[in-house]
Amino acid sequence: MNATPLAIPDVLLLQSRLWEDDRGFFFESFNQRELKELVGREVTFVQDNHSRSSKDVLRGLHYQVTRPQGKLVRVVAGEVLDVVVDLRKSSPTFGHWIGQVLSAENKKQLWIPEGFAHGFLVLSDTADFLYKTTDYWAPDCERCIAWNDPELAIDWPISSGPIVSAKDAQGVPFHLAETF
Ligand SMILES: Cc1cn([C@H]2C[C@H](O)[C@@H](COP(=O)(O)OP(=O)(O)O[C@H]3O[C@@H](C)C(=O)[C@@H](O)[C@H]3O)O2)c(=O)[nH]c1=O
Repeated sequence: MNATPLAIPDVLLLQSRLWEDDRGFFFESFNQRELKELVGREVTFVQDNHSRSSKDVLRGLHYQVTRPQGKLVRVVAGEVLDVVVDLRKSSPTFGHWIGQVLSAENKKQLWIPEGFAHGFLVLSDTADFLYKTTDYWAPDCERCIAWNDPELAIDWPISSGPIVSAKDAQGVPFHLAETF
């Protein structure tokens, strides 16, 4: 597995070695020993999630307080723009965001450490999004920052309003977000 540090260096873009033959392909989508090497510490996942969304659906920007989740995210059908926002107050990149296209085609994964808000916009007709988390879902700890917060100014590739959940439509401005 190759790791490319991004503009927020603790976020890693991961690409596994792909084996292709007459039957199709094979790759290791998760290898605990390799991830430990790349991240520089043991990472233990406790939950796997799978969501399916239609084109123009935007989920986010989500995070949990008290029980923050590190996430290993990927797409197995379709294409999304995946976005993370650094919520770590002591970080030189606090308040910065980065976006990466993840798709079934490019097979890229993102390692998103604890302390980030996360969201994605579906670019294809439909997208199946898979992710592992380092802590359990804790509804009382869930927080949402508005996807269109003007201070964050995330450059979502969309001309009209995306499809968001009622919960996400109530996302708070970045300046009111609880940080780490
Ligand atoms: C997140 C989550 C939701 N649920 C349930 C609650 C709810 O009725 C239904 C849909 O939940 P949501 O609308 O919160 O799902 P969704 O908007 O897809 O939430 C996810 O968004 C992405 C961007 C993330 O980063 C994730 O951590 C998570 O917050 O699924 C679980 O059972 N377990 C979970 O871990």
